[in-house]
Amino acid sequence: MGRNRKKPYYEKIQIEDIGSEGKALARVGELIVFTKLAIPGDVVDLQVTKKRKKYQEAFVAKIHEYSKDRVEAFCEHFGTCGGCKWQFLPYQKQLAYKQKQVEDQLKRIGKVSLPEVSPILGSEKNTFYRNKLEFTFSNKKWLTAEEIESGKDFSNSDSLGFHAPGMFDKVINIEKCWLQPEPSNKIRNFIYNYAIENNLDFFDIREKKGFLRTLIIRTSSTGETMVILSLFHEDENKRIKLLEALKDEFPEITSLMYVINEKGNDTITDQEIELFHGRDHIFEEMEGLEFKIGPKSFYQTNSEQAYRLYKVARDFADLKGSETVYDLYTGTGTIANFIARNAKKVVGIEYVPEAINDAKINAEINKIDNTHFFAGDIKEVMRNAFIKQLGHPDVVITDPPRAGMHKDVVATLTAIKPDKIVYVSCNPATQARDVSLLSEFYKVSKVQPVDMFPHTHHVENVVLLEKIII
Ligand SMILES: C[S@@+](CC[C@H](N)C(=O)[O-])C[C@H]1O[C@@H](n2cnc3c(N)ncnc32)[C@H](O)[C@@H]1O
Repeated sequence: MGRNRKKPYYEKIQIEDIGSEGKALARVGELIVFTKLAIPGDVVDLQVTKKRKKYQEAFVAKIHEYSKDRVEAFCEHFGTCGGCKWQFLPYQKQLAYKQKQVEDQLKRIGKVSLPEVSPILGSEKNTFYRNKLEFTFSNKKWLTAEEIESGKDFSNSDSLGFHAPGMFDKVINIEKCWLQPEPSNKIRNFIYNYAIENNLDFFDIREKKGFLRTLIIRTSSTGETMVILSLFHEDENKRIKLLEALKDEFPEITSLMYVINEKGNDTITDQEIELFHGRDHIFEEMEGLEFKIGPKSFYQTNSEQAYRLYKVARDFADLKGSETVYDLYTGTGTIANFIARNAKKVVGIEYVPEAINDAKINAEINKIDNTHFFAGDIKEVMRNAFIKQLGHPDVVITDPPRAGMHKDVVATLTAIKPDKIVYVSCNPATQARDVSLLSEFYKVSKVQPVDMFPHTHHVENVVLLEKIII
């Protein structure tokens, strides 16, 4: 990219740190500048793209010196694809930044006194750790600057992969993704080649035409595989031939499904998903418990680290068997069912009704009879009459989305005052905010970060809050 003379250009700036959203941070005098694709220790030229009141955003225009910490990125799509942005940082460094991020947020936003934060639990697998990926078909292939300069023939502009960052219509054709174990890459590449050889139309999102739309692959720790092919319109002949070819090539596919999605967007959760071959679900396993995963079910995407995360939550809850536990934002009830044998009763609340159905089915499959699941918005469901009926919680486990808990939910917790709150979070900033709101009645007694997503800046954190006895 060329130099923009209207915006500042900073020369030979050393990257100092990594900011809360995982961006590289540099200081130019008093000013903070965020950039991407750089790490602390790099010396770079920065071309500013956005000027904000308190900071600026820039891209790296030139690298003068590489940080001694840099390692070579292992993925050929690195730098183009939006995933796995931290590949050039050694994994131990990534963990150190995540640890620091959790500590900084709790101190800066939470403003509470903290125990020593336990060392982050790193992921044993830092590649091929995801159990679910969604790929997009597009007739607009994203070409890198090098590809354009190479002069090669790119007349085939069909691609199957991930959206180029910030581009709703351009897709990077992925040849090898390091996120999901096989047969993920093999299945995607087989479908791509089949589609090219058989002249199947890739989706054109601008014109809203084409046949092939998205491909979802789910793999499980039990070795099962689910494939869901989304098509823009029905063409029975073409569909059956493609799915038959896939089935013959990959007899290991446990569940082969398809959906005709004629809507404007790619989400299939509101669509009828049809079974083509096998059964309509796969199983995950955790400590002898089985979890049924349907095409629409939510399940943590890093199964092994999810197990470690749930064990931390269970250890922090330290249940003796006599407690009533509420599992807020229960999803498909995985935490609730996981801890059920340690508690008298577990109440799970979640606003997606299908997830609550899965939670109930999973309780049944595992012969768990002390979990009770309710669909609805927590701030509406958790009222006095509900608590009176289900029992006052001794322990609350809460695992909200990135936005954190609604202030009314926090207010309910401070009103009902369970002895312990185990707060599982995928966003340490909103967790710190909520911890601060609870700090009049609760002290932070344990903090355990967990890395669910190696090579990204995302970090999961579990905090134990114990009621202050006055
Ligand atoms: C981070 S996930 C928790 C997943 C679950 N604990 C697990 O480990 O599988 C957050 C869940 O909260 C649900 N949710 C978000 N806002 C909610 C609300 N206001 N009331 C109830 N559930 C909500 C989402 O649908 C999602 O399933």
